Amino acid sequence: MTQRYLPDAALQLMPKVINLPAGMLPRTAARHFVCLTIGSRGDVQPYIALAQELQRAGHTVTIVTHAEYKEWIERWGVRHRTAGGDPGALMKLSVEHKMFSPQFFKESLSNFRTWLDDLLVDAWEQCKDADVLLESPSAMAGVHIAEALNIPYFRTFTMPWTKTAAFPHPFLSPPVELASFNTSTYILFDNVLWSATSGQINRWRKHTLHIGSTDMGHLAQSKIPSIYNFSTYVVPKPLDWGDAIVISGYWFLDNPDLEWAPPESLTQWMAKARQDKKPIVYIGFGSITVPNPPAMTRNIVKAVLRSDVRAIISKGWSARMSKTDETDFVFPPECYSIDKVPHDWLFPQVDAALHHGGAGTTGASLRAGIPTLIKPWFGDQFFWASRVQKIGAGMKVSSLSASEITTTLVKATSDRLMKERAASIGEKIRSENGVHNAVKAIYTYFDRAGRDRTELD
Ligand SMILES: CC(C)[C@@H](C)/C=C/[C@@H](C)[C@H]1CC[C@H]2C3=CC=C4C[C@@H](O[C@@H]5O[C@H](CO)[C@@H](O)[C@H](O)[C@H]5O)CC[C@]4(C)[C@H]3CC[C@]12C
Ligand SMILES: O=c1ccn([C@@H]2O[C@H](COP(=O)(O)OP(=O)(O)O)[C@@H](O)[C@H]2O)c(=O)[nH]1
Repeated sequence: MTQRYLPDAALQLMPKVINLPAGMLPRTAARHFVCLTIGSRGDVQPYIALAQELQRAGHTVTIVTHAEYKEWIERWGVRHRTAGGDPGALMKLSVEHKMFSPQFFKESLSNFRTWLDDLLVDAWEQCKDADVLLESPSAMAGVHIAEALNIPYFRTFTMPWTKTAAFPHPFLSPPVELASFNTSTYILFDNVLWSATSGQINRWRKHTLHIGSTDMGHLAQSKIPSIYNFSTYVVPKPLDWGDAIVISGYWFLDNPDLEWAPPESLTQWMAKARQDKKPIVYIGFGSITVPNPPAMTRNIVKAVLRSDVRAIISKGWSARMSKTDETDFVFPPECYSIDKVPHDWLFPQVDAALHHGGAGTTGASLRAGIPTLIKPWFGDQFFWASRVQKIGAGMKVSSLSASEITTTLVKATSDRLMKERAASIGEKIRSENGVHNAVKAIYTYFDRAGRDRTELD
């Protein structure tokens, strides 16, 4: 007997099903979800994970982002379309100038105006056949495209972007924590970004989307249904966030490079470290550039030897835009140098991780239940460093001097309280299903996400 389902219009009028078994998603009509995002690997990888869950639920998914990620996204069976230009230029801007500092604005206002025009035009071209639009708010175009198409729109991001008194904007993490100050950092951030971009955006709305201009009042950003892909065990949901602002849990993508297999030399090196009863730590700083890679490498090696640990060093920092060639650096046997390694494979096998505090890397080390040591460089990394310190699962590292790294490595591999706390947080994060919760939130707030926000309470 074929099961018959009510048409969508009727389904939307039905009371929300509340007694579904926990792991089950209500069935809805198949839709084309478009995910618009820009930035580093950490801005793209979570969407590949979400796409797997959406496609399992019968939907089609297109990720609109930089061409650099096309081959990787398509290898995961997800459609890709291009927008956003060169991610390296965006990362270089973000690393070299403190986010939203006067220097940042001077640089972006003089060198990124054309980039923004191209982003808006390309995003419209690539998103115009969406049934539902999910956007990293950094991409800026999606909220207007959804309005022009009159389709449901969700903001989905790796860091908190909705106004709250609970903590400051992740890009403006000041030393003070004061409720009114916290709220004002979001108001400041939104107003500064909007005033810098509204001229171009409103011209594009008029000439390309053929809709009228908008302003902060009509955008009503704090009412945009949002889904944040981190964990409430790391960032408890603020009391001043409405129901439609959801913290889903991390959107983990295991074995992200698909065909990767551990080099035998690595597995043998790890077995030897275990045999010698030495703690193994991971040290790597993701997709950022660093001021002086050779000096940093020397300090790290010195600290590893002094703290009598064994270190797997992901020298991504020397592989990107470094001015001096480090290929001639010879690591001692206590260190194993690797370009990149799937964190979901490695982190459960090591005793601590020292990294840059990227949202995804932080999620990966916390999920593994190991002390998370963060040396932040830019953006939200400072926010994640304060979070791991606050939940007792790790520490913020202020400098990469040999002495500070030594102290940090010794503490992380010997402090029982930190190790137990990290293990407990790891257990909680592993019990979550972030992508499932995210799809459930999309279904739950689907109707709200398609409405005029100025009419919402
Ligand atoms: C042209 C305009 C007048 C001018 C104002 C425009 C400027 C743009 C170039 C910048 C405006 C907003 C910036 C960005 C916002 C957010 C971003 C996210 C960031 O990704 C995060 O990287 C973290 C560090 O590793 C990681 O923890 C986290 O998981 C990632 O989400 C990357 C940079 C950016 C896209 C950033 C780029 C510049 C613009 C778009
Ligand atoms: O060698 C590496 C480097 C990165 N990652 C993963 O790639 C993502 C990087 O995202 P993040 O938010 O940390 O930001 P980014 O490093 O791109 O700035 C995270 O899930 C990491 O766990 C990994 O598995 N192995």
